[in-house]
Amino acid sequence: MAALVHLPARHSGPPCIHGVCYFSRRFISRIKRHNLVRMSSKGCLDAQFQGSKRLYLGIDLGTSGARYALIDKQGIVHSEGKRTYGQTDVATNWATLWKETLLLLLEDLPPTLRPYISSISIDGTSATTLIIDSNTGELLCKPFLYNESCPDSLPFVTSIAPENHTVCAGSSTLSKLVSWWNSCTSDKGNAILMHQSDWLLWLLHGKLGVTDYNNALKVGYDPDTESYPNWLLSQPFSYLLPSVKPPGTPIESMKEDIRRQFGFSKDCVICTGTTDSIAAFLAARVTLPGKAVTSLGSTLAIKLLSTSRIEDARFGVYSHRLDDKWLVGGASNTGGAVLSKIFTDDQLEHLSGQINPLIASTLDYYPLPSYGERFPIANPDMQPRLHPRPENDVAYLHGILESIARIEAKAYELLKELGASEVEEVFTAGGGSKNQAWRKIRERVLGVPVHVAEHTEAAYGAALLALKGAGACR
Ligand SMILES: Nc1ncnc2c1ncn2[C@@H]1O[C@H](COP(=O)(O)OP(=O)(O)O)[C@@H](O)[C@H]1O
Ligand SMILES: O=C(CO)[C@H](O)[C@H](O)COP(=O)(O)O
Repeated sequence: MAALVHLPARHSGPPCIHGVCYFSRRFISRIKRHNLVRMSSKGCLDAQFQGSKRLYLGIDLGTSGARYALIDKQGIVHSEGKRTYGQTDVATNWATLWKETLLLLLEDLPPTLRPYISSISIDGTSATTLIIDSNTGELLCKPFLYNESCPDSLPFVTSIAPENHTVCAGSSTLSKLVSWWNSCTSDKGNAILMHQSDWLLWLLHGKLGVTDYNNALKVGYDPDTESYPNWLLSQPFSYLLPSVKPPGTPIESMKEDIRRQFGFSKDCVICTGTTDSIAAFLAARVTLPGKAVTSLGSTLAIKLLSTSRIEDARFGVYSHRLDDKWLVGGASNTGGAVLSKIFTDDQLEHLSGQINPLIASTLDYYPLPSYGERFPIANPDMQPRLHPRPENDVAYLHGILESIARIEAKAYELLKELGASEVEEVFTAGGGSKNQAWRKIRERVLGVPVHVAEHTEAAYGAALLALKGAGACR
Protein backbone atom coordinates (compact mmCIF):
# COMPACT_ATOMS: atom_id res chain seq x y z
CA MET A 1 0.00 0.00 0.00
CA ALA A 2 1.22 3.49 -0.70
CA ALA A 3 2.96 4.80 2.36
CA LEU A 4 0.19 7.20 3.21
CA VAL A 5 0.31 9.29 6.30
CA HIS A 6 -2.99 8.50 7.99
CA LEU A 7 -4.92 11.31 9.58
CA PRO A 8 -6.70 10.42 12.83
CA ALA A 9 -10.48 10.77 12.50
CA ARG A 10 -10.16 14.11 14.22
CA HIS A 11 -6.91 15.80 14.85
CA SER A 12 -6.00 18.90 16.73
CA GLY A 13 -4.75 20.66 13.62
CA PRO A 14 -6.61 23.10 11.35
CA PRO A 15 -10.40 22.79 11.08
CA CYS A 16 -11.85 19.83 9.16
CA ILE A 17 -14.28 21.03 6.53
CA HIS A 18 -16.63 18.34 5.22
CA GLY A 19 -14.19 15.73 6.44
CA VAL A 20 -11.28 17.31 4.61
CA CYS A 21 -8.56 18.21 7.05
CA TYR A 22 -6.48 21.07 5.80
CA PHE A 23 -2.99 20.29 6.82
CA SER A 24 -0.53 22.40 8.72
CA ARG A 25 2.72 23.17 6.94
CA ARG A 26 4.45 20.84 9.39
CA PHE A 27 2.10 18.03 8.40
CA ILE A 28 2.55 18.68 4.68
CA SER A 29 6.32 18.69 5.02
CA ARG A 30 6.00 15.33 6.80
CA ILE A 31 4.03 13.92 3.83
CA LYS A 32 6.63 15.24 1.41
CA ARG A 33 9.27 13.17 3.16
CA HIS A 34 7.18 10.03 3.21
CA ASN A 35 5.47 9.18 0.01
CA LEU A 36 4.56 11.69 -2.65
CA VAL A 37 7.64 12.33 -4.72
CA ARG A 38 8.05 15.88 -5.96
CA MET A 39 9.33 15.50 -9.51
CA SER A 40 9.76 19.04 -10.66
CA SER A 41 8.50 22.47 -10.02
CA LYS A 42 9.48 25.40 -12.21
CA GLY A 43 8.55 28.47 -10.31
CA CYS A 44 10.65 31.21 -11.80
CA LEU A 45 8.61 34.33 -12.37
CA ASP A 46 8.69 34.46 -16.14
CA ALA A 47 10.18 37.69 -17.40
CA GLN A 48 7.22 38.04 -19.75
CA PHE A 49 4.77 38.09 -16.85
CA GLN A 50 3.37 41.52 -17.65
CA GLY A 51 -0.10 42.02 -19.04
CA SER A 52 -2.93 42.03 -16.58
CA LYS A 53 -0.95 40.01 -14.04
CA ARG A 54 -3.56 37.25 -14.07
CA LEU A 55 -2.71 33.56 -14.06
CA TYR A 56 -4.80 30.43 -14.66
CA LEU A 57 -4.15 27.09 -12.95
CA GLY A 58 -4.80 23.65 -14.44
CA ILE A 59 -4.38 20.49 -12.37
CA ASP A 60 -4.32 16.97 -13.87
CA LEU A 61 -4.98 13.96 -11.61
CA GLY A 62 -3.71 11.22 -13.91
CA THR A 63 -3.26 7.51 -13.50
CA SER A 64 0.29 7.46 -12.16
CA GLY A 65 0.54 10.95 -10.72
CA ALA A 66 -0.64 14.55 -10.80
CA ARG A 67 0.67 17.70 -12.46
CA TYR A 68 -0.10 21.38 -12.53
CA ALA A 69 0.40 24.07 -15.16
CA LEU A 70 0.13 27.80 -14.45
CA ILE A 71 -0.39 29.95 -17.52
CA ASP A 72 -1.18 33.55 -18.44
CA LYS A 73 -3.81 34.65 -20.95
CA GLN A 74 -1.28 34.25 -23.79
CA GLY A 75 -0.84 30.61 -22.78
CA ILE A 76 2.72 31.14 -21.55
CA VAL A 77 3.64 28.69 -18.77
CA HIS A 78 4.84 30.48 -15.64
CA SER A 79 5.14 27.45 -13.42
CA GLU A 80 4.60 23.70 -13.65
CA GLY A 81 5.07 20.83 -11.26
CA LYS A 82 4.45 17.12 -10.82
CA ARG A 83 3.87 14.60 -8.06
CA THR A 84 3.87 10.84 -8.63
CA TYR A 85 1.69 8.59 -6.49
CA GLY A 86 4.54 6.17 -5.85
CA GLN A 87 3.74 2.49 -5.38
CA THR A 88 -0.01 1.81 -5.28
CA ASP A 89 -2.02 -1.38 -5.07
CA VAL A 90 -5.52 -2.69 -4.41
CA ALA A 91 -5.35 -1.50 -0.79
CA THR A 92 -4.46 2.09 -1.71
CA ASN A 93 -6.76 4.69 -0.14
CA TRP A 94 -7.20 6.57 -3.39
CA ALA A 95 -9.43 9.40 -2.14
CA THR A 96 -6.93 10.28 0.59
CA LEU A 97 -4.04 10.00 -1.88
CA TRP A 98 -5.79 12.29 -4.39
CA LYS A 99 -6.66 14.82 -1.66
CA GLU A 100 -3.11 14.84 -0.28
CA THR A 101 -1.62 15.10 -3.78
CA LEU A 102 -3.88 18.05 -4.61
CA LEU A 103 -2.91 19.88 -1.43
CA LEU A 104 0.78 19.19 -2.05
CA LEU A 105 0.54 20.56 -5.60
CA LEU A 106 -1.05 23.73 -4.17
CA GLU A 107 1.85 23.85 -1.72
CA ASP A 108 4.29 23.43 -4.63
CA LEU A 109 2.89 26.53 -6.37
CA PRO A 110 5.35 29.42 -6.02
CA PRO A 111 3.88 31.58 -3.20
CA THR A 112 4.73 34.74 -5.14
CA LEU A 113 2.42 33.66 -7.99
CA ARG A 114 -0.57 32.42 -5.97
CA PRO A 115 -2.18 35.87 -5.49
CA TYR A 116 -2.33 36.29 -9.26
CA ILE A 117 -4.30 33.08 -9.89
CA SER A 118 -7.75 34.06 -11.21
CA SER A 119 -9.22 30.61 -11.73
CA ILE A 120 -8.55 26.90 -11.31
CA SER A 121 -9.79 23.81 -13.15
CA ILE A 122 -9.03 20.12 -12.63
CA ASP A 123 -9.16 17.12 -14.98
CA GLY A 124 -9.31 13.54 -13.78
CA THR A 125 -9.53 10.01 -15.09
CA SER A 126 -12.80 9.32 -16.85
CA ALA A 127 -15.52 7.21 -15.19
CA THR A 128 -13.63 7.28 -11.89
CA THR A 129 -16.74 7.23 -9.71
CA LEU A 130 -17.29 8.35 -6.13
CA ILE A 131 -20.50 7.89 -4.13
CA ILE A 132 -20.57 10.72 -1.60
CA ASP A 133 -22.66 11.60 1.47
CA SER A 134 -24.18 14.94 0.42
CA ASN A 135 -24.22 16.12 4.06
CA THR A 136 -20.54 15.53 4.84
CA GLY A 137 -18.73 15.07 1.53
CA GLU A 138 -17.41 11.77 2.90
CA LEU A 139 -17.20 8.74 0.61
CA LEU A 140 -19.86 6.06 1.20
CA CYS A 141 -17.70 3.39 -0.47
CA LYS A 142 -14.24 3.17 -2.04
CA PRO A 143 -13.91 4.89 -5.41
CA PHE A 144 -14.55 2.89 -8.57
CA LEU A 145 -11.42 3.55 -10.69
CA TYR A 146 -11.53 4.43 -14.40
CA ASN A 147 -10.66 0.92 -15.60
CA GLU A 148 -12.67 -1.06 -13.07
CA SER A 149 -15.49 -3.11 -14.55
CA CYS A 150 -18.84 -4.01 -12.96
CA PRO A 151 -20.12 -6.73 -15.32
CA ASP A 152 -22.94 -7.69 -12.92
CA SER A 153 -24.60 -4.33 -13.72
CA LEU A 154 -24.53 -4.82 -17.48
CA PRO A 155 -27.76 -6.81 -17.94
CA PHE A 156 -29.74 -4.07 -16.15
CA VAL A 157 -27.85 -1.19 -17.83
CA THR A 158 -28.34 -2.65 -21.31
CA SER A 159 -32.04 -3.22 -20.50
CA ILE A 160 -32.69 0.48 -19.83
CA ALA A 161 -30.28 2.22 -22.25
CA PRO A 162 -30.52 2.46 -26.05
CA GLU A 163 -28.72 -0.31 -27.96
CA ASN A 164 -24.91 0.00 -27.88
CA HIS A 165 -25.15 3.24 -25.87
CA THR A 166 -21.90 4.51 -24.30
CA VAL A 167 -23.07 3.37 -20.83
CA CYS A 168 -23.33 -0.25 -22.04
CA ALA A 169 -19.91 -1.17 -20.71
CA GLY A 170 -18.89 -2.68 -17.39
CA SER A 171 -16.43 0.21 -16.94
CA SER A 172 -19.07 2.94 -17.46
CA THR A 173 -19.98 5.26 -14.63
CA LEU A 174 -23.59 4.05 -14.81
CA SER A 175 -22.54 0.42 -14.37
CA LYS A 176 -20.57 1.45 -11.28
CA LEU A 177 -23.53 3.45 -9.91
CA VAL A 178 -25.87 0.47 -10.43
CA SER A 179 -23.34 -1.83 -8.78
CA TRP A 180 -23.25 0.38 -5.69
CA TRP A 181 -27.05 0.79 -5.70
CA ASN A 182 -27.55 -2.98 -5.78
CA SER A 183 -24.94 -3.74 -3.12
CA CYS A 184 -25.47 -0.89 -0.64
CA THR A 185 -27.42 -2.05 2.40
CA SER A 186 -27.26 1.22 4.38
CA ASP A 187 -29.38 4.36 3.95
CA LYS A 188 -28.91 5.74 0.42
CA GLY A 189 -31.02 8.86 0.92
CA ASN A 190 -28.16 11.35 1.16
CA ALA A 191 -25.96 9.79 -1.51
CA ILE A 192 -24.75 11.74 -4.53
CA LEU A 193 -22.56 10.66 -7.43
CA MET A 194 -19.39 12.60 -8.23
CA HIS A 195 -16.45 12.03 -10.52
CA GLN A 196 -12.85 12.24 -9.37
CA SER A 197 -12.28 15.77 -10.69
CA ASP A 198 -15.69 16.98 -9.43
CA TRP A 199 -14.86 15.82 -5.90
CA LEU A 200 -11.40 17.39 -5.93
CA LEU A 201 -12.87 20.67 -7.23
CA TRP A 202 -15.47 20.47 -4.43
CA LEU A 203 -12.62 20.41 -1.90
CA LEU A 204 -11.73 23.86 -3.26
CA HIS A 205 -15.18 25.44 -3.66
CA GLY A 206 -17.50 23.57 -1.28
CA LYS A 207 -20.58 23.18 -3.55
CA LEU A 208 -21.46 19.49 -3.92
CA GLY A 209 -23.16 17.93 -6.94
CA VAL A 210 -21.67 19.77 -9.91
CA THR A 211 -19.94 18.07 -12.86
CA ASP A 212 -19.10 18.75 -16.51
CA TYR A 213 -20.56 17.19 -19.67
CA ASN A 214 -17.36 15.27 -20.46
CA ASN A 215 -17.25 13.49 -17.12
CA ALA A 216 -21.05 13.00 -17.21
CA LEU A 217 -21.00 11.21 -20.59
CA LYS A 218 -20.41 7.74 -19.14
CA VAL A 219 -23.26 7.97 -16.61
CA GLY A 220 -25.63 8.62 -19.52
CA TYR A 221 -25.80 12.41 -19.86
CA ASP A 222 -26.52 13.54 -23.41
CA PRO A 223 -24.20 16.47 -24.26
CA ASP A 224 -26.17 17.15 -27.45
CA THR A 225 -29.52 17.78 -25.72
CA GLU A 226 -27.66 19.00 -22.62
CA SER A 227 -29.86 16.83 -20.43
CA TYR A 228 -30.18 13.42 -18.82
CA PRO A 229 -32.42 11.15 -20.93
CA ASN A 230 -35.79 10.02 -19.60
CA TRP A 231 -34.72 6.37 -19.53
CA LEU A 232 -32.17 7.43 -16.88
CA LEU A 233 -34.25 10.04 -15.01
CA SER A 234 -36.99 7.45 -14.52
CA GLN A 235 -34.65 5.21 -12.48
CA PRO A 236 -34.92 5.11 -8.66
CA PHE A 237 -31.29 6.20 -8.30
CA SER A 238 -31.59 9.25 -10.57
CA TYR A 239 -31.58 11.59 -7.55
CA LEU A 240 -27.84 10.84 -7.17
CA LEU A 241 -27.01 12.43 -10.53
CA PRO A 242 -25.05 15.71 -10.33
CA SER A 243 -25.99 18.88 -12.20
CA VAL A 244 -24.02 19.28 -15.42
CA LYS A 245 -22.26 22.34 -16.86
CA PRO A 246 -19.90 22.78 -19.81
CA PRO A 247 -16.20 22.26 -18.99
CA GLY A 248 -14.52 25.45 -17.81
CA THR A 249 -17.67 26.97 -16.29
CA PRO A 250 -17.27 29.02 -13.08
CA ILE A 251 -18.79 27.19 -10.08
CA GLU A 252 -17.91 29.18 -6.98
CA SER A 253 -15.14 31.28 -5.48
CA MET A 254 -12.44 29.38 -3.64
CA LYS A 255 -13.39 28.56 -0.03
CA GLU A 256 -12.07 31.16 2.42
CA ASP A 257 -10.19 28.69 4.67
CA ILE A 258 -8.18 27.13 1.85
CA ARG A 259 -7.75 30.52 0.17
CA ARG A 260 -6.16 31.90 3.32
CA GLN A 261 -4.08 28.77 3.93
CA PHE A 262 -2.40 28.96 0.52
CA GLY A 263 -2.52 32.70 -0.13
CA PHE A 264 -4.84 32.85 -3.13
CA SER A 265 -6.65 36.06 -4.01
CA LYS A 266 -10.25 36.78 -3.03
CA ASP A 267 -11.36 36.66 -6.67
CA CYS A 268 -9.99 33.16 -7.37
CA VAL A 269 -12.79 31.15 -9.03
CA ILE A 270 -13.08 27.37 -9.27
CA CYS A 271 -14.34 26.10 -12.65
CA THR A 272 -15.74 22.80 -13.87
CA GLY A 273 -13.21 20.37 -15.24
CA THR A 274 -13.07 17.56 -17.75
CA THR A 275 -11.47 14.13 -18.26
CA ASP A 276 -7.73 13.69 -18.64
CA SER A 277 -7.76 12.72 -22.30
CA ILE A 278 -10.03 15.65 -23.21
CA ALA A 279 -7.66 17.96 -21.31
CA ALA A 280 -4.77 16.47 -23.29
CA PHE A 281 -6.68 17.15 -26.51
CA LEU A 282 -7.27 20.77 -25.46
CA ALA A 283 -3.57 21.13 -24.62
CA ALA A 284 -2.64 20.05 -28.15
CA ARG A 285 -4.77 22.90 -29.53
CA VAL A 286 -6.06 20.80 -32.43
CA THR A 287 -8.95 22.54 -34.19
CA LEU A 288 -9.66 20.88 -37.55
CA PRO A 289 -11.73 17.75 -38.27
CA GLY A 290 -9.51 14.81 -39.24
CA LYS A 291 -6.84 15.88 -36.80
CA ALA A 292 -6.45 13.67 -33.74
CA VAL A 293 -4.68 13.42 -30.41
CA THR A 294 -3.40 10.13 -29.05
CA SER A 295 -2.65 10.30 -25.32
CA LEU A 296 0.19 7.87 -24.57
CA GLY A 297 -0.10 7.89 -20.79
CA SER A 298 -0.63 4.86 -18.60
CA THR A 299 -3.36 4.05 -21.11
CA LEU A 300 -3.85 4.81 -24.81
CA ALA A 301 -6.71 7.28 -25.28
CA ILE A 302 -7.70 8.44 -28.75
CA LYS A 303 -9.59 11.62 -29.63
CA LEU A 304 -10.39 12.33 -33.30
CA LEU A 305 -12.03 15.68 -34.09
CA SER A 306 -15.09 14.83 -36.17
CA THR A 307 -18.14 16.61 -37.51
CA SER A 308 -20.23 13.48 -36.89
CA ARG A 309 -21.03 11.88 -33.52
CA ILE A 310 -20.30 8.17 -33.32
CA GLU A 311 -20.99 5.77 -30.46
CA ASP A 312 -20.92 1.98 -30.34
CA ALA A 313 -20.35 0.23 -27.04
CA ARG A 314 -19.67 -3.03 -28.90
CA PHE A 315 -16.21 -1.59 -29.62
CA GLY A 316 -15.86 0.91 -26.76
CA VAL A 317 -16.39 3.88 -29.10
CA TYR A 318 -18.06 7.07 -27.88
CA SER A 319 -18.08 10.79 -28.68
CA HIS A 320 -17.35 13.63 -26.32
CA ARG A 321 -18.73 17.04 -27.16
CA LEU A 322 -16.28 19.85 -27.88
CA ASP A 323 -18.37 23.00 -28.39
CA ASP A 324 -19.99 22.44 -31.83
CA LYS A 325 -17.90 19.40 -32.83
CA TRP A 326 -17.33 15.86 -31.55
CA LEU A 327 -14.28 14.11 -30.17
CA VAL A 328 -14.75 10.54 -31.35
CA GLY A 329 -12.64 7.81 -29.80
CA GLY A 330 -12.14 5.58 -26.85
CA ALA A 331 -9.56 4.42 -24.36
CA SER A 332 -7.54 1.23 -24.52
CA ASN A 333 -5.94 -0.33 -21.44
CA THR A 334 -2.74 -0.75 -23.42
CA GLY A 335 -0.08 1.94 -23.06
CA GLY A 336 2.49 3.08 -20.55
CA ALA A 337 1.18 1.04 -17.64
CA VAL A 338 2.39 -2.08 -19.49
CA LEU A 339 5.79 -0.52 -20.19
CA SER A 340 6.19 0.56 -16.55
CA LYS A 341 5.67 -3.03 -15.38
CA ILE A 342 8.63 -4.17 -17.51
CA PHE A 343 10.98 -1.18 -17.89
CA THR A 344 11.98 1.89 -15.90
CA ASP A 345 11.67 5.26 -17.64
CA ASP A 346 15.48 5.35 -18.01
CA GLN A 347 15.49 1.88 -19.59
CA LEU A 348 12.73 2.98 -21.95
CA GLU A 349 14.82 5.94 -23.06
CA HIS A 350 18.03 3.91 -23.37
CA LEU A 351 16.50 0.92 -25.19
CA SER A 352 14.32 3.06 -27.47
CA GLY A 353 17.42 4.86 -28.69
CA GLN A 354 18.68 1.53 -30.06
CA ILE A 355 15.51 0.69 -32.02
CA ASN A 356 15.48 1.17 -35.80
CA PRO A 357 11.91 2.45 -36.17
CA LEU A 358 11.95 2.08 -39.93
CA ILE A 359 12.14 -1.70 -39.68
CA ALA A 360 8.91 -3.49 -38.66
CA SER A 361 9.05 -5.84 -35.67
CA THR A 362 7.71 -9.32 -36.41
CA LEU A 363 6.69 -9.81 -32.75
CA ASP A 364 2.92 -9.82 -32.34
CA TYR A 365 1.66 -8.90 -28.85
CA TYR A 366 -1.45 -7.45 -27.30
CA PRO A 367 0.17 -5.51 -24.41
CA LEU A 368 -2.17 -5.09 -21.41
CA PRO A 369 -1.21 -4.48 -17.73
CA SER A 370 -3.69 -7.15 -16.66
CA TYR A 371 -6.83 -8.80 -18.05
CA GLY A 372 -9.52 -6.63 -19.62
CA GLU A 373 -9.65 -4.32 -22.66
CA ARG A 374 -12.04 -1.41 -23.37
CA PHE A 375 -11.24 -0.24 -26.94
CA PRO A 376 -10.97 -0.99 -29.86
CA ILE A 377 -11.87 -4.42 -28.50
CA ALA A 378 -14.43 -4.18 -25.67
CA ASN A 379 -13.71 -7.37 -23.73
CA PRO A 380 -13.42 -7.21 -19.92
CA ASP A 381 -11.95 -10.72 -19.88
CA MET A 382 -9.28 -10.20 -22.55
CA GLN A 383 -5.89 -11.58 -21.54
CA PRO A 384 -2.55 -9.78 -22.16
CA ARG A 385 -0.26 -11.26 -24.82
CA LEU A 386 3.41 -10.41 -24.20
CA HIS A 387 5.23 -13.63 -25.09
CA PRO A 388 7.47 -15.07 -26.45
CA ARG A 389 10.00 -12.66 -24.94
CA PRO A 390 13.23 -12.46 -26.97
CA GLU A 391 16.59 -12.50 -25.24
CA ASN A 392 17.30 -8.96 -26.46
CA ASP A 393 15.40 -6.24 -24.59
CA VAL A 394 15.72 -3.81 -27.51
CA ALA A 395 13.87 -6.31 -29.71
CA TYR A 396 11.31 -6.92 -26.95
CA LEU A 397 10.58 -3.21 -26.48
CA HIS A 398 10.45 -2.75 -30.24
CA GLY A 399 7.83 -5.52 -30.44
CA ILE A 400 5.75 -4.00 -27.64
CA LEU A 401 5.87 -0.45 -29.07
CA GLU A 402 5.00 -1.73 -32.53
CA SER A 403 2.15 -3.85 -31.16
CA ILE A 404 0.71 -0.83 -29.33
CA ALA A 405 1.05 1.15 -32.58
CA ARG A 406 -0.96 -1.59 -34.35
CA ILE A 407 -3.71 -1.22 -31.71
CA GLU A 408 -3.68 2.55 -32.29
CA ALA A 409 -3.95 2.01 -36.07
CA LYS A 410 -6.80 -0.49 -35.61
CA ALA A 411 -8.60 2.06 -33.45
CA TYR A 412 -8.40 4.83 -36.04
CA GLU A 413 -9.47 2.38 -38.79
CA LEU A 414 -12.47 1.35 -36.67
CA LEU A 415 -13.55 5.00 -36.23
CA LYS A 416 -13.43 5.47 -39.99
CA GLU A 417 -15.48 2.29 -40.55
CA LEU A 418 -18.09 3.59 -38.08
CA GLY A 419 -18.44 6.84 -40.04
CA ALA A 420 -16.09 9.29 -38.34
CA SER A 421 -13.87 11.69 -40.29
CA GLU A 422 -10.80 9.85 -41.57
CA VAL A 423 -7.66 10.63 -39.56
CA GLU A 424 -5.18 12.80 -41.47
CA GLU A 425 -2.70 13.79 -38.74
CA VAL A 426 -2.03 12.68 -35.18
CA PHE A 427 -0.60 14.74 -32.32
CA THR A 428 0.78 12.94 -29.29
CA ALA A 429 0.27 13.77 -25.63
CA GLY A 430 1.27 12.03 -22.41
CA GLY A 431 4.48 10.49 -21.12
CA GLY A 432 5.01 8.39 -24.24
CA SER A 433 5.12 11.51 -26.44
CA LYS A 434 8.82 11.96 -25.63
CA ASN A 435 9.74 8.72 -27.37
CA GLN A 436 10.95 9.62 -30.87
CA ALA A 437 11.47 6.01 -31.96
CA TRP A 438 7.89 5.21 -30.99
CA ARG A 439 6.64 8.27 -32.86
CA LYS A 440 8.41 7.03 -36.03
CA ILE A 441 7.09 3.49 -35.56
CA ARG A 442 3.58 4.91 -35.17
CA GLU A 443 3.99 7.10 -38.25
CA ARG A 444 4.99 4.02 -40.30
CA VAL A 445 2.17 1.86 -38.92
CA LEU A 446 -0.58 4.54 -39.04
CA GLY A 447 0.47 5.87 -42.44
CA VAL A 448 -0.16 9.53 -41.47
CA PRO A 449 2.08 12.26 -40.02
CA VAL A 450 2.54 11.82 -36.25
CA HIS A 451 3.80 14.77 -34.20
CA VAL A 452 4.47 15.63 -30.60
CA ALA A 453 1.80 18.08 -29.44
CA GLU A 454 2.91 21.61 -28.62
CA HIS A 455 1.84 20.96 -25.01
CA THR A 456 1.81 17.29 -24.03
CA GLU A 457 0.47 17.61 -20.48
CA ALA A 458 -3.25 17.40 -19.71
CA ALA A 459 -2.66 19.98 -16.96
CA TYR A 460 -2.09 22.58 -19.70
CA GLY A 461 -5.50 21.75 -21.15
CA ALA A 462 -7.07 22.14 -17.71
CA ALA A 463 -5.36 25.53 -17.41
CA LEU A 464 -6.98 26.56 -20.72
CA LEU A 465 -10.35 25.62 -19.17
CA ALA A 466 -9.53 27.82 -16.17
CA LEU A 467 -8.66 30.65 -18.59
CA LYS A 468 -12.01 30.10 -20.35
CA GLY A 469 -13.84 30.15 -17.02
CA ALA A 470 -12.13 33.36 -15.91
CA GLY A 471 -13.22 35.00 -19.13
CA ALA A 472 -16.81 34.01 -18.34
CA CYS A 473 -16.54 35.84 -15.02
CA ARG A 474 -15.95 39.23 -16.63
N1 LIG B 1 10.59 7.22 -22.96
C1 LIG B 1 9.36 6.71 -22.84
N2 LIG B 1 8.83 5.97 -23.84
C2 LIG B 1 7.58 5.46 -23.75
N3 LIG B 1 6.78 5.61 -22.66
C3 LIG B 1 7.28 6.34 -21.64
C4 LIG B 1 8.58 6.92 -21.67
N4 LIG B 1 8.77 7.58 -20.49
C5 LIG B 1 7.64 7.40 -19.75
N5 LIG B 1 6.77 6.66 -20.45
C6 LIG B 1 5.45 6.20 -20.00
O1 LIG B 1 4.63 7.32 -19.71
C7 LIG B 1 3.66 6.89 -18.77
C8 LIG B 1 3.29 8.05 -17.90
O2 LIG B 1 2.71 9.01 -18.75
P1 LIG B 1 1.73 10.08 -18.10
O3 LIG B 1 1.10 10.84 -19.20
O4 LIG B 1 2.49 10.82 -17.04
O5 LIG B 1 0.73 9.04 -17.43
P2 LIG B 1 -0.68 9.21 -16.72
O6 LIG B 1 -1.15 10.62 -16.85
O7 LIG B 1 -1.52 8.25 -17.46
O8 LIG B 1 -0.46 8.82 -15.31
C9 LIG B 1 4.28 5.76 -17.96
O9 LIG B 1 3.38 4.66 -17.91
C10 LIG B 1 5.56 5.42 -18.70
O10 LIG B 1 5.65 4.04 -18.97
O1 LIG C 1 -7.96 5.69 -19.66
C1 LIG C 1 -8.01 6.69 -18.98
C2 LIG C 1 -7.11 6.88 -17.82
O2 LIG C 1 -6.17 7.83 -18.20
C3 LIG C 1 -8.89 7.81 -19.33
O3 LIG C 1 -9.23 8.57 -18.19
C4 LIG C 1 -10.22 7.48 -19.86
O4 LIG C 1 -10.55 6.17 -19.96
C5 LIG C 1 -10.41 8.20 -21.15
O5 LIG C 1 -11.76 8.41 -21.18
P1 LIG C 1 -12.38 9.66 -21.91
O6 LIG C 1 -12.28 9.31 -23.35
O7 LIG C 1 -13.78 9.69 -21.38
O8 LIG C 1 -11.58 10.87 -21.56
